[in-house]
Amino acid sequence: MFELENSLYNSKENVLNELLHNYGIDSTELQRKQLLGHIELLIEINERLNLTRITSIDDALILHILDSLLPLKVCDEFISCNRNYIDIGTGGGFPGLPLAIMSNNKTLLVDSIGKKVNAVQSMINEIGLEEKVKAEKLRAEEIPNTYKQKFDFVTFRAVAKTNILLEYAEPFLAFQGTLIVMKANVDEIELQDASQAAKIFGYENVSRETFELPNDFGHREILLYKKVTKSKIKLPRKPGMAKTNPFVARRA
Ligand SMILES: C[S@@+](CC[C@H](N)C(=O)[O-])C[C@H]1O[C@@H](n2cnc3c(N)ncnc32)[C@H](O)[C@@H]1O
Repeated sequence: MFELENSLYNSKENVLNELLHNYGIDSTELQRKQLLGHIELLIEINERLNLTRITSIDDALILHILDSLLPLKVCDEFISCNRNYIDIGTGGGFPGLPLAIMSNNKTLLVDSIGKKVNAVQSMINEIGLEEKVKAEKLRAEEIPNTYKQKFDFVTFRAVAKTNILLEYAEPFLAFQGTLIVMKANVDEIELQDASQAAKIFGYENVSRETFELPNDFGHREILLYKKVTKSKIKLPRKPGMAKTNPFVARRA
């Protein structure tokens, strides 16, 4: 049982409950306590280590918790299954830690920056989630053999353009696994590049859903892709190549 002295729980539990309820996201008391525990620890650690620019609790409820949980609205399988999930470029644990709290998936949170990962692992321990969630320093392009084709779900929030994320995710995804891309805005060029990349790397486009966050906090898009066949190109390429030399032709 989660024992963290959680003062936020007393002051914000109702606000969070209503916020999630308004978006049709059901949560238990324990889940709300854990979600708020994450924010409380994040803001405390952020005084020493720069993990987020969002320092107001009310803003964090929307921009970190609600935003992180939007995939639950578009991917029913995520919550109904007990699978392997990885969040790549997790930063302060978003969206991976809130999504782990709301599901039974065995979760791995990775980032290329070690001090962020250490901070996230300390939050996982403090909240008492170490049985199902682990944080690890890992650069997407340096996937160890043990993680190849292991994951049923891969998420990215605010990490790179979608064509690059399709390339990063491919070696991690199991056959029929789902890539969940979370974005503030996606323009037509990004979508066209992503479509081309999806064909090369063996994905099927599943869906594109849009959301408006409350209080004019902005537009959000969630793109889903399913891994359906082998990539035409052997991945991963050398670190940095996906960004500096993407497969999709650049325009003048
Ligand atoms: C803008 S932050 C977003 C953090 C978090 N996903 C969020 O939405 O709050 C991007 C994060 O991706 C990480 N990152 C960037 N490229 C990466 C790569 N190739 N492999 C692993 N992590 C990466 C960075 O270190 C950084 O923490």
